[in-house]
Amino acid sequence: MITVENLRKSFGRGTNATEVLRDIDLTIPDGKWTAIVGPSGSGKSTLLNCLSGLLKPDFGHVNYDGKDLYRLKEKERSHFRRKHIGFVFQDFKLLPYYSVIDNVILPLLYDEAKQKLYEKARQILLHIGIHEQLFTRLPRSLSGGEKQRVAIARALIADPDVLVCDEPTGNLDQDNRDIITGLIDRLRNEGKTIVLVTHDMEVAKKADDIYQLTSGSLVPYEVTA
Ligand SMILES: Nc1ncnc2c1ncn2[C@@H]1O[C@H](COP(=O)(O)OP(=O)(O)OP(=O)(O)O)[C@@H](O)[C@H]1O
Repeated sequence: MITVENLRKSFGRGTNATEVLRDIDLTIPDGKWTAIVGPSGSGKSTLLNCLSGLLKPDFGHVNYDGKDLYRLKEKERSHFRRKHIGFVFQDFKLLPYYSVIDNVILPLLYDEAKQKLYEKARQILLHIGIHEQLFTRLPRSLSGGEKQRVAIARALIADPDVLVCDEPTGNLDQDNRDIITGLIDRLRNEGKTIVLVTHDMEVAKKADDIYQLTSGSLVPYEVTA
């Protein structure tokens, strides 16, 4: 379980400081899909970054099964992140001169034997519907939906418990949006904890819990029929 307690984050200093997150409390249950919606600039990415150990909050705690992420030394936190948290971005962030399969193994390249990693990557790519013929292609020759599936495979290479997704369907057309949403749904059903930020209510509605971020505060979002 992930718990966020009294989390606050501002950017800038003194009179120029902008408070983006104020006293955020959130509980993310294991194996569930939690969606966070909110207008542009409301702090959704900032919250995800704090939640996944990438951005230290000014105040408050982020606990993974009781372990306070920001009490860990930087090296330990980075190790914890690589092992437990997979991150998926709106713009995929695939390396353009690396093949599909080399992009997928990248997070563990220095941790495990390459042959073993290739086999792991192969299994994951096939599992999420990327055909073997695409493994040696460069990202630029893939469709948006395929690129996002490769990015998800890369996020899964270390078999993390938690998949954090920042607008994963934001750059996709409706068909690809539905494919990626279906894939995330399947990963949740297979036991992953999903934390996903989106402005698309059709995507958010698939989640178990939805929260809305407005003016720095997070409140449960009630879906009306
Ligand atoms: N490193 C930074 N330095 C200064 N201000 C920042 C920084 N990162 C974010 N902000 C500001 O914090 C606010 C929230 O940004 P954030 O990217 O978290 O919002 P968002 O809800 O994810 O927006 P969008 O939906 O447009 O991606 C914005 O006003 C942004 O300009």
